[in-house]
Amino acid sequence: MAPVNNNAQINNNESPPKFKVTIIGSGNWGSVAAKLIASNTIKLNSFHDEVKMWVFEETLPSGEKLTDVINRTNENVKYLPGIKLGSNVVADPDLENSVRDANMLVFVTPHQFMEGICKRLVGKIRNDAQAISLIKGMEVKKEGPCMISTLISQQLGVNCCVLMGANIANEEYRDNKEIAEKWVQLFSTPYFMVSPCQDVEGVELCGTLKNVVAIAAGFVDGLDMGNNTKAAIMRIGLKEMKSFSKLLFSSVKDNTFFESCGVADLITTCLGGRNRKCAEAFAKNGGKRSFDELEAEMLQGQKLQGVSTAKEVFEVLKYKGWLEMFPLFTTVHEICVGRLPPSAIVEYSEHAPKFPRVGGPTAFP
Ligand SMILES: NC(=O)c1ccc[n+]([C@@H]2O[C@H](COP(=O)([O-])OP(=O)(O)OC[C@H]3O[C@@H](n4cnc5c(N)ncnc54)[C@H](O)[C@@H]3O)[C@@H](O)[C@H]2O)c1
Ligand SMILES: O=P(O)(O)OC[C@H](O)CO
Repeated sequence: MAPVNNNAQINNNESPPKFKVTIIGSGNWGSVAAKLIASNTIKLNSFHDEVKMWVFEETLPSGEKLTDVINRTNENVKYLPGIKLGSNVVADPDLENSVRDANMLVFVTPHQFMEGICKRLVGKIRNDAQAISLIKGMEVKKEGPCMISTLISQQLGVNCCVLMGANIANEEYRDNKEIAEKWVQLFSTPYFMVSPCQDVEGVELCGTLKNVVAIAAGFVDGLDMGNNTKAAIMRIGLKEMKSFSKLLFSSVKDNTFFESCGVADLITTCLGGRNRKCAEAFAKNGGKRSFDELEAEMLQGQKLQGVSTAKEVFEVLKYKGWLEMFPLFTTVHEICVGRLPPSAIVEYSEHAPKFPRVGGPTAFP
């Protein structure tokens, strides 16, 4: 046995600083993330037990504030009813206050709100903060598309990783091994597998673009076109996802599309997601009820990402002169804004002769 060194023992007793986590967002996925993380911080010594969760405050039909109800019942009764989050989750309606002490920031809001949230957080976060984004989406700026993780890094001056995947087998992507391990520790549970990888752009684009394909799959369902057609749409969608991602970032790896964040998330979303569900209703109504109306009625406050992403992708395609290379992405947007009927999803040549038919030859590589 090695001799005991008392000095070393004294130093070892000084506990290293603990990581403190704040979750920015408290919707459906934000609440699941809070539950996963809180179950780990309470077990792992290197994290403070308490997990703050920023809540975009709203008043419930009962007249109570959502934050008060979450803190009283330990349940997000609006966005994840029936599930206890863990008594160490503390809801906070004050964005700036919620991040003040945290050095691990988990961003999980609908993507359209992130620009405003980042603006509010400039100068408000700790110098040693690290971030991770669970957000599927992008912003389109004059200078080109900007992924949400890039927006966070640029606006807040932090390193930002991303975590995307099909709900039960997620993967985490980043380039710093040590930080990667910390995030993996924070999210991993026996029922939620997380593994690190380095293709940040590929992973984030998979999560973003599959929402557009899910809208197309929903149209097919709403038109009762059957599984063969839906599979064909998903295949073309996956090809467009890959081509678009690689044209934007030459570093994107083919393998990423076979990971959980790629084909698995695409399948999950096209079979059971909210984008699919609302697009099905849109097609069943012949495009006569808007997505905004259907979202409000069917999702009760939860938000669709696919319709706005289709618009953002369309803007990029138009700007770059790539519209004809991406018939599926283009047609999804044209249908969403009412320029084409839902049936156009399988009738490109009839409505827009320049586009190849589904299943026919495609222009992309
Ligand atoms: N739900 C899932 O299964 C899932 C899975 C993986 C990733 N994601 C991604 O996670 C992100 C968040 O989705 P979600 O499912 O947690 O949210 P959600 O759609 O369930 O809920 C919407 C959230 O937006 C908030 N909100 C409404 N108006 C706002 C405003 N003006 N500013 C800020 N917040 C506002 C609401 O309070 C609510 O918390 C999305 O990018 C989504 O694609 C979702
Ligand atoms: O319900 P959706 O369509 O927003 O998809 C949810 C997730 O992104 C699936 O991983």
